[in-house]
Amino acid sequence: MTYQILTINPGSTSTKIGLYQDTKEVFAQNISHNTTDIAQFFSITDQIQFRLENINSFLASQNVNPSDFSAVVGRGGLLKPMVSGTYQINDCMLADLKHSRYGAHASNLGAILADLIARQGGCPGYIVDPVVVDELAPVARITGRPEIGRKSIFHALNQKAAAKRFAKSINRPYDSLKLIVAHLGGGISVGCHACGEVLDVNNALDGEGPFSPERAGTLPAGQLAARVIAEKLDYAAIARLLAGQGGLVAYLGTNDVREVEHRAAAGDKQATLVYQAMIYTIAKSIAAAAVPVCGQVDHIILTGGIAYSEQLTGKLKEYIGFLAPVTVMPGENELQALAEGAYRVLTGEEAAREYIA
Ligand SMILES: Nc1ncnc2c1ncn2[C@@H]1O[C@H](COP(=O)(O)OP(=O)(O)O)[C@@H](O)[C@H]1O
Ligand SMILES: CCCC(=O)OP(=O)(O)O
Repeated sequence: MTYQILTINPGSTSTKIGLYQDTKEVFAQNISHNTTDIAQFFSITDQIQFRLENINSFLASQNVNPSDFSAVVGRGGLLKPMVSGTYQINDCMLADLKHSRYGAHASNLGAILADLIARQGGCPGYIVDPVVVDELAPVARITGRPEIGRKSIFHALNQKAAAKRFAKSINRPYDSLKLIVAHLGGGISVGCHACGEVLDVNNALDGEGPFSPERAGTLPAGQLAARVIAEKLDYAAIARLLAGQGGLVAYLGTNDVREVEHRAAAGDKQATLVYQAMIYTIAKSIAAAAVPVCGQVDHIILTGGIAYSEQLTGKLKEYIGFLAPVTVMPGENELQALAEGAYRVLTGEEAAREYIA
């Protein structure tokens, strides 16, 4: 029997979808949403119908019908912290996402859209390795203030998939390796993987870690507090400052690293300085990620869209090459990883986990 699996990965400016026969790609499509399209919606959940119509019209153009699907699987969003795995979409998961109970991010739409299409097709809906996979070591949870604990919010799907792909390529079990995985995209997360768990990782969404094309990363807390008070910023304004309007967007007005490289090559000194600073903060985060394993790192993996830049990966290797060998795995294989997660459940290799609010 061949399973037909539809995968959905909603990003802030795109909805990526893929159709898989078992784990083999039939097609993958990146539906881009321009800023004007997205700007008409007040909240992430206001975009549900718009994104659903985009997906349905693309599927119709390919003569694909929801009744063809064995399962629909979406990228998992901001939910209660959970262990890595494939989760059946259920009502309490959908309620938490629709009410943004744990925060708002485009990935929240993954389960909602997967559920709507799975209902049309009469098949199960799943999420895999959502952004809230939490395997932090106890010491990694403590900050300097007892009322503020650290949170694990990161590119779990791509980090796990890249780490497992790398392990397979060297014929080693994933859980036998000590790896640092840096997902370098619109947001950046750097995780330390050991014994098959991500012992420490920066919260890629909420003002922690390196700055990125659109995230502020770690900011001096006192100065941030002073600005919030001086400018009377509400929570939504602070969240925008940290994610969406931070990093390269704040300094240079673009989230496109290719454009920054072109400007730098054309002699733009500010673009050069800010770009080099971003690389420097990524390198510092990678070096810090060696601490949970006392520096005994087997390998460093650079992945995500920015890892296509040889300029960036070359400079990173100069900074952190002393730690361990570096492998560049550019782009992300999130659609493939989603299909594989659903396939493991459909074939009975793994049981679907239940989300409990
Ligand atoms: N060939 C390339 N060289 C440098 N940067 C690139 C290249 N291709 C994409 N990027 C950058 O990658 C970033 C998006 O990465 P991606 O992993 O798709 O993001 P996200 O984490 O939001 O899914 C953008 O800043 C984009 O400019
Ligand atoms: C929410 C953490 C993962 C993340 O930052 O994803 P994007 O880079 O796709 O926004």
